[in-house]
Amino acid sequence: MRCCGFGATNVVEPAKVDWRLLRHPVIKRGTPFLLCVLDGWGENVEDDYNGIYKAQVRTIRALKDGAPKRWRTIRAHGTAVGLPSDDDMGNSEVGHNAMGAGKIIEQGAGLVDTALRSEKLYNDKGFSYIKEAWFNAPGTQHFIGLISDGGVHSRYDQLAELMKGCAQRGCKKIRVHGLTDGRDCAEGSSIKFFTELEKDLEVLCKQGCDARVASGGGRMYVTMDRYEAARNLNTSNCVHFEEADWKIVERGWQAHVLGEAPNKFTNSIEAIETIRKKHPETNDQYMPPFVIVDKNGAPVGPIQDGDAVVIFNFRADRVVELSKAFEYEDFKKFDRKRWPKVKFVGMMQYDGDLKLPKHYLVSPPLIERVSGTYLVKNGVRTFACSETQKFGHVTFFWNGNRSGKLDHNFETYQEIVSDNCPFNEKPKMKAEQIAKVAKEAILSGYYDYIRVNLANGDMVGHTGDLGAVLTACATVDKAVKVMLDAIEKVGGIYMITADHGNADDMAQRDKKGKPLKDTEGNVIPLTSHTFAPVPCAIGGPGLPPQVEFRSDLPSAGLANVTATYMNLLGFEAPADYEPTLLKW
Ligand SMILES: O=C(O)[C@H](O)COP(=O)(O)O
Ligand SMILES: [Mn+2]
Ligand SMILES: [Mn+2]
Repeated sequence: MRCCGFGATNVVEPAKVDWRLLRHPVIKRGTPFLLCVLDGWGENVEDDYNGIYKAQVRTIRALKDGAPKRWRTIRAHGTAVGLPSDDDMGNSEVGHNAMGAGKIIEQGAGLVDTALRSEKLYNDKGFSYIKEAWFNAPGTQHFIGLISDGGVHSRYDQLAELMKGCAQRGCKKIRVHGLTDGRDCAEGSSIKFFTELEKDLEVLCKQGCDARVASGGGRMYVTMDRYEAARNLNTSNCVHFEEADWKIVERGWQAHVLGEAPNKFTNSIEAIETIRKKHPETNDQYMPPFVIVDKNGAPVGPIQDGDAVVIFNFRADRVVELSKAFEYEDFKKFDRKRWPKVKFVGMMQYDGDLKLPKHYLVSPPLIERVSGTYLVKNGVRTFACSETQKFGHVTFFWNGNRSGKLDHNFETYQEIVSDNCPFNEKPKMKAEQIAKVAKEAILSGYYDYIRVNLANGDMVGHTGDLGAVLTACATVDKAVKVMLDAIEKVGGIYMITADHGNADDMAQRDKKGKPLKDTEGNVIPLTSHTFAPVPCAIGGPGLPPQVEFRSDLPSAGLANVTATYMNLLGFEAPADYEPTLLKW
């Protein structure tokens, strides 16, 4: 069976790997072990805008207060997770990659930086492929992606550099289809980024390249859907995604490709300002689609046969669906009306199993010998579960961007289908259901290793709604209690940690840390991740009493988690993994 997913995979393991793991000297193999990732759950200043602190999460708090030597924080951002610098906040992709792989891997953002800096990008096959389009009419070069400095899915400075590089190499016509962010950066910052974009395009125009914004919209409403919902995977050797909110992608197709949207303007600044004024209920994340038109009302940049198209996002999960719409002849998710024959290229290859897209500008990170492969090869029976929004996190990202199971005989993957609404409307999300199936898996006595992700802190955190975040965090706390009680019952071991911060700070702040206020005196919400380190707690009746955190790794990061949980599963970790956090 073919496996479908998102992100680049198809990693060929090195030929001669000794997959055998030595037994841990004091921790017994076969003790049921729970690893719970609290998505978007940082350890941050305890004030009124720390949603976790305000929610009074008693169970999780008790892990810290009750066993200080078995609780610590770890770094979850910047160079600790393979991002270019410590000015980069963490995110789910890089966090789960690090925890699954036990190593710090240079991630997409850095790989693109290097390829641009060295100009290797311009000498590779992907770039030659798009270049072929420029010298025959119409020959327009289109760029589609997220316009911000978030550094999670894309970075505007990379697009600016790339556009410059294209113009210098003979490109005469550029059209940008830009998505407003407000999720990996401040809400309302779209104006700033599009102003910068319009200025850069003007410079290109002066240099003889006709460069303009052609369409746009908010990332959560236009184009960037993610994770097609999966079915239960118990019986299949395949992470299988079936239903997504294709309406989001269809709106993008209509605006970017067909040049159709209810909102038409003559430039992007006018578009964003007018839409935000006319629809005060909207924001950068959910901005309706718009199209830029000329003085006759005709769209300035629909995508035509013979054009070249680059998606400039490096992260895969939210551009796989659009890539399918461009690349697949047989495509039934929505009516494309017109399917232009274009030279289509991703910033990276987003799915290595699907070879999607076929052409790309930069090779994706190579993530070899992940913990999951070692563990299944040593007979560890694994149960991985989350809800749709984070299901790929505990499977695909965890396994080094591999779409399928590592070993059908040793793994069960279960997805709980997420609600389809802004998550401040249903902040409990599916935490209770995840806890219930995890509890069953723990009590079953069948599984050695139960791995879950609770999405609430992150998904509700991104809405900027502090009230909803309180419910989200309290729900997570209850879910953790259900699972810890089950671990207690079976004499097991647990590790509770997180992938990056989010709910731990719900206010934008000045340099001194004081919350910023709008003109009406309301605190301006923070919708993005935070730079906070994340908690890591271990315990459970199965953990020998002398085991605790060592104190000689104060700046350890998420990649150190891997050797640690391999120990908790009763094994020594591979020698080249980042060191364990434990002493015994
Ligand atoms: O895609 C998203 O929702 C955000 O850009 C990042 O959130 P995540 O890294 O937690 O998925
Ligand atoms: Mn996350
Ligand atoms: Mn997030």
